[in-house]
Amino acid sequence: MDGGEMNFGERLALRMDDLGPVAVGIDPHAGLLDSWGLPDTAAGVREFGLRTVDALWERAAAFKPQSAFFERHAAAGVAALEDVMEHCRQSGVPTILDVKRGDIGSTMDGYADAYLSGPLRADAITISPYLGPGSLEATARRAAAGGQGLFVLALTSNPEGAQLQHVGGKGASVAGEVIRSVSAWNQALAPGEVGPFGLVVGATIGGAARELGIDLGGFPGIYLAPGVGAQGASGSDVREVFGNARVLASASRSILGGGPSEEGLRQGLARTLDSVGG
Ligand SMILES: O=C(O)c1cc(=O)[nH]c(=O)n1[C@@H]1O[C@H](COP(=O)(O)O)[C@@H](O)[C@H]1O
Repeated sequence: MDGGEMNFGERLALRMDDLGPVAVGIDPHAGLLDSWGLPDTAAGVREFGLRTVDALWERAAAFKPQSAFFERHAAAGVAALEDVMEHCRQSGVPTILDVKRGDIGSTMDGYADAYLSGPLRADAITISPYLGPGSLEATARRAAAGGQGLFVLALTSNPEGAQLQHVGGKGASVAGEVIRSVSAWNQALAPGEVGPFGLVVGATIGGAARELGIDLGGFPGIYLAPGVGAQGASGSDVREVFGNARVLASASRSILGGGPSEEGLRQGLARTLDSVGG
């Protein structure tokens, strides 16, 4: 299979093997803008994103811009995000746009227009399955047809996630149902070792998967694991939670806090790569 025929998961997996398994979150928090000497404006978040890409494109397996920090600057902030997405594309680094959308099927078509095509188009987006994984299937088909992917929230990194995601308990949890659905999409739409549909499972979840009777090793796709760094998870937590599964660790503040110097940002990414064994 040549590069043009590979699905999103296969392409990302190759990049992770090559560069190490770390996604750099582009999260221009107000506090980070301040420490970088940038204004808390649309121009500030644009500059923050462009500089992050310029500093880290050679070692990042993916960039994960957090839409919230751009949207808080309204229309001008969204225009800034368009520029950052274009800069990521020019750098050749795959993008996971973190928008965490999830709605009825007909509305999901609108979100797919917004984030899988047009100026904000990403290689993959984050998706919430709270309206039922079935409501996301048309979006999944569309992503696969465009060579793109989805990351569906399953066991999130925040402590409050357990209140809903663990409901049902061992062998029958909400999270387990999400994982079964996304596995089935991979098998049906892109059979093979690594499918285009991933799962978000926080590196902070400790023994939760085991306690819920979920075997994370059997998933035919890539895990996106936020929670590394600022939320307290380390590389050994990643190994403990995921074993030998294919996992893309994601960190934002712990890398971005090394800026604004390119050297500081690179050191932050290198430390994260070292800790997760990249
Ligand atoms: O989908 C995500 O990326 C995500 C899922 C999750 O379970 N937990 C989580 O923290 N995230 C996102 O990952 C980033 C974490 O940022 P840091 O804590 O600074 O590394 C934020 O943009 C969160 O919105």
